[in-house]
Amino acid sequence: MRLETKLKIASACIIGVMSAIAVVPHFLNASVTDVMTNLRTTSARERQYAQLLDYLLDAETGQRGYVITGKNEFLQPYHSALRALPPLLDELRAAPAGPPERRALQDIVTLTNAKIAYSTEVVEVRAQRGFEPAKALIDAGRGKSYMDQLRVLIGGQEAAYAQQRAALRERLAANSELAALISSAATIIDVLLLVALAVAANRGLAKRMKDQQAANDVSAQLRATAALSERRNTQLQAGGEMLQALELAETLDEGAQIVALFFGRLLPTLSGSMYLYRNSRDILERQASWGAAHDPEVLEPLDCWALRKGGQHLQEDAGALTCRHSQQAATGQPRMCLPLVTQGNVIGFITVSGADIGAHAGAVERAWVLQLAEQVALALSNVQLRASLRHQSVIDPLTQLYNRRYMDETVKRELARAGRKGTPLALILIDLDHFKRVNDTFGHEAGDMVLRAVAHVLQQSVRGGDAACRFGGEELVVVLPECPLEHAAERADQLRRAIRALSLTVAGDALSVSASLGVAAFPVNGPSAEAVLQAADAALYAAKRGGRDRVVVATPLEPGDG
Ligand SMILES: Nc1nc2c(ncn2[C@@H]2O[C@H](COP(=O)(O)OP(=O)(O)OP(=O)(O)O)[C@@H](O)[C@H]2O)c(=O)[nH]1
Repeated sequence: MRLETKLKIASACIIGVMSAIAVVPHFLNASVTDVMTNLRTTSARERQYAQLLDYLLDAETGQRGYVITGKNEFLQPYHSALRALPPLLDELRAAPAGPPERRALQDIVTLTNAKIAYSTEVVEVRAQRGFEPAKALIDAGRGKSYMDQLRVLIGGQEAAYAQQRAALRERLAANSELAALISSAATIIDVLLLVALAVAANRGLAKRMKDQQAANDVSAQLRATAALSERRNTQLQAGGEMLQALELAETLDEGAQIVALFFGRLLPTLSGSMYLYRNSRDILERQASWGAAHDPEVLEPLDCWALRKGGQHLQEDAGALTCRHSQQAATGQPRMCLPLVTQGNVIGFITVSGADIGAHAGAVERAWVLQLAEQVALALSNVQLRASLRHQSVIDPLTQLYNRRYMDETVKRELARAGRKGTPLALILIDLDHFKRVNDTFGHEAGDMVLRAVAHVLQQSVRGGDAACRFGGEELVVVLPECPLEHAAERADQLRRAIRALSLTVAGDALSVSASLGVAAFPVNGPSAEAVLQAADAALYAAKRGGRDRVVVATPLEPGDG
């Protein structure tokens, strides 16, 4: 049964009982009034019978006093009684309680009349004939006989009314008891019903509050889930954008910038940094930071427990193992470090800190960071792979200078730009002197070593925008954008001197190296890459012919040449 139904039934019962309580006194009052009326009537009748007897006795007394004394004043109560008796008898006869009283009253009236007649006779005899005849009449006992019978009859009626009065009193007492009983019972029932009603209402209220609380909880959970789902969608979208951007990154530096940018959006409540191993793999460098991170710039692999364990490491409280780099950052908040692993190879790690990754509530956030770390590791490893492939495709493995293909592309590109901008572009062609002799004397490996040493000189000497390339064999080229012929000549001589200054030894034997250099420039030595290269090559040839270890600058074309 539903609570509302129970409450309605209980309320109806209470109203019923209350109504009964309200009606019962009415009936009880009517009954009591009836009893009281009866009592009053009964008492009045009793008094009337007593009065009747009193009048008869008064008449008897007056009559006797007169007989004895002969004095008229003794007859006063006698006459009063004789006057009062008829109306009293009429009253008594007017309302008999029933047939027995009616019959008794007939006898009483008859006897009273007989007694009055007898007394009148005695009084008359005394008045007319004197004391003795009157005394003889009294002694005959007729008057006494009447009185005795009247006493019995009147006493009987008085006793009957006394009995009736006692019965009425008992009824009155019984009615009162009944009223008290009903009232007590009704009160108890009412109290019980009220208690039941209160308990039911209380239970109902508690249940309703519980239901309401449960509904509130469900609603809050739904809201939280909806918010989480919305946030996840945004994060997944941003995560997708980040991976797309990482796909386009050409270098690890670019990749790191992308990670820093997107992690700030993907983990808005967390701060953190991304570290990657240096090529030497002895040190990790901070490549990206987001939020309010204060992580150190470089650290060693042993500074991070995640790197030591090869798995994620969570520092929630003071009892947890604390990474050394985390002690330096000292955020005082939960921190998680995750190695960036791709194909079983750890390329670095990510460290994040913030209240949101702590304890149970942070499980979802930690899972999300873990997922991001896995994706970032894979994407960065692709960036590394692409960068490495790209490096391999443009870098000469022996000298680590750009290769011929890169040089061709660079010269073509820079020449087009120089043509557009009206700026010069210089080329320095370098050929080692008597290199065959080095190979022949010290071996091919020594020749390689010399090539690497000279390449190193070039790498150290060129400016940011310049490109040092291996043209082929022992021939090297430096491409100098926006460099006029005269400056290139100066740079070439610096290079020559630096190469000459190399002190190399092979198996303890000193090895002197020199180079011949030819310098040409766009547009003074030709309108195209081929023309400028040819001019530089011709200048180099001239340097060789001129005795080597020298710089020859191509002669600028005269107007009309070429
Ligand atoms: N070790 C080594 N030798 C190379 C490499 N590429 C080219 N050579 C050698 O460089 C030498 C070039 O010799 P040549 O062209 O005769 O010129 P050169 O001996 O330097 O004489 P000049 O140029 O006239 O001063 C050859 O013996 C090539 O084998 C290389 O990658 N390593």
